[in-house]
Amino acid sequence: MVERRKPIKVNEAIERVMNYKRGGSVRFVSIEESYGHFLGEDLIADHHVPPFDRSPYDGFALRAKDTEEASRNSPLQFEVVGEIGAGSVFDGEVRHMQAVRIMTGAQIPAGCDAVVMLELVEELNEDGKSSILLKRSLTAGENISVAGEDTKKGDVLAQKGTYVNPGIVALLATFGYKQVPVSAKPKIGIIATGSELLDIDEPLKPGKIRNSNAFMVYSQIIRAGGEPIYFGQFSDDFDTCYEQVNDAFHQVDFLITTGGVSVGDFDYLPAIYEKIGATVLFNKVGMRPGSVTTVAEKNGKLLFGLSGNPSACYVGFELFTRPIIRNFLHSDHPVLKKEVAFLGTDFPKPNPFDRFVRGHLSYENGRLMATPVGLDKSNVVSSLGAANILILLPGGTRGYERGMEVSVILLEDQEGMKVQEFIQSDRNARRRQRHDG
Ligand SMILES: Nc1nc2c(c(=O)[nH]1)N[C@H]1C(S)=C(S)[C@@H](COP(=O)(O)OP(=O)(O)OC[C@H]3O[C@@H](n4cnc5c(N)ncnc54)[C@H](O)[C@@H]3O)O[C@H]1N2
Ligand code: MOO
Repeated sequence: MVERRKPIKVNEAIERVMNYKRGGSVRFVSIEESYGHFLGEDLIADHHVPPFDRSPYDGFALRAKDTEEASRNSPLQFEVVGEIGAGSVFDGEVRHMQAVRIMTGAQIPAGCDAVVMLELVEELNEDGKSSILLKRSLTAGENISVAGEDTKKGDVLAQKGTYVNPGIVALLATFGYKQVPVSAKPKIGIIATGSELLDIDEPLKPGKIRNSNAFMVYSQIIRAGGEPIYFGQFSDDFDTCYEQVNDAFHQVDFLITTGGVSVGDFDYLPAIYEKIGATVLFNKVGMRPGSVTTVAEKNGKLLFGLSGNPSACYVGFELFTRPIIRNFLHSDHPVLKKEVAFLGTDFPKPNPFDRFVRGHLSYENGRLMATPVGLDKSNVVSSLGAANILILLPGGTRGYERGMEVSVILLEDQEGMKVQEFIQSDRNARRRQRHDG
């Protein structure tokens, strides 16, 4: 009789995997290539930003104490002694009742401690001499962006392991990182197993299907921040699979196999783990899909035995492989983010195990709604493309009803909104604010 596997809880499985986390090395990439990497070092400001006091407006820089008596009825006249644009510096010092015409971003001249906007003064030109009439007083520091107001020298701006988004790229450029230290990507091997698998360019044959998992996992690895290495697809033959797994395992940081982890006659992965001397961390998880997900470890290196069923394979990767990839990249937020949303439809299926239902998160009347997409079976591929969330329906219930609050796991948001939805969501927020206030 086939051995009955004992399922462990999903969170317990994540923790077991994370016991074998390990960080990778650091390498350098050009700043143009840095987007989408993870910082390999803390990013620390080595100078103030802005580096000098500067003007946030086009206007006139002057000394606030000279302006004390200025008013609408008795404007004060200031001699304009120079003009500077951004990038230029005024030589010399501005004295009593003098002003310098200054453009946005230019350094505040020595002696000045306030700026008045161009629109607020009257400019005069008499006998080739420029001056301004000021009709109000200014306070010291008015309209000055002081050195370090954005960032102070020594500030930690982003920690090692931070995802490099365009905002981080702006910081890197501000501090002169032509080459950026990034975490080296883990090399993740992929092996697909199954005698039914056809190559991508083969026509269908009786009893055979095309291998979709290898390419799905390949792109999941890229999305997670790893470097995929595809070793190929192999038929259900113990010796061949053993050789391939053993060989690939030595060339990568982590290895993923798909298929062959269940209890069928050709499910050789458990025997392969035994033969290569790997310890199984778990081989059954209390979840659907992906209950057969098996993870084994040898010398601190992990082997992920993901299911052959496409949806089970997908979910197993996102829950267990992704965090280990992010950890290798030194991220301290390695798991996918959870949100709370309202269930968009009834889900009457009873739930002995926790279910991770492929779903779509959208706004409906300004509320976040999580709606299951397509067929909820672990062997389907059709619902994966439309899924931008996994709806977490904890086990041990008789089903869920529309409108119940549920946790959802965000997969990736690249799809955007329709313009009308974008506008409508603001209106709804304003309506709620009026209502609440
Ligand atoms: N007696 C039992 N049978 C099964 C159990 C069980 O507990 N007892 N578990 C079921 C569950 S749940 C799942 S999930 C599957 C897992 O099976 P495997 O991970 O061993 O995968 P295979 O049997 O090799 O394949 C399953 C299914 O997926 C298709 N497949 C495989 N590889 C690919 C690929 N690269 N691309 C696309 N599709 C693939 C394969 O043709 C099968 O249809 O076991 C249940 N059975
Ligand atoms: O591992 Mo299976 O996906 O639970 O259906």
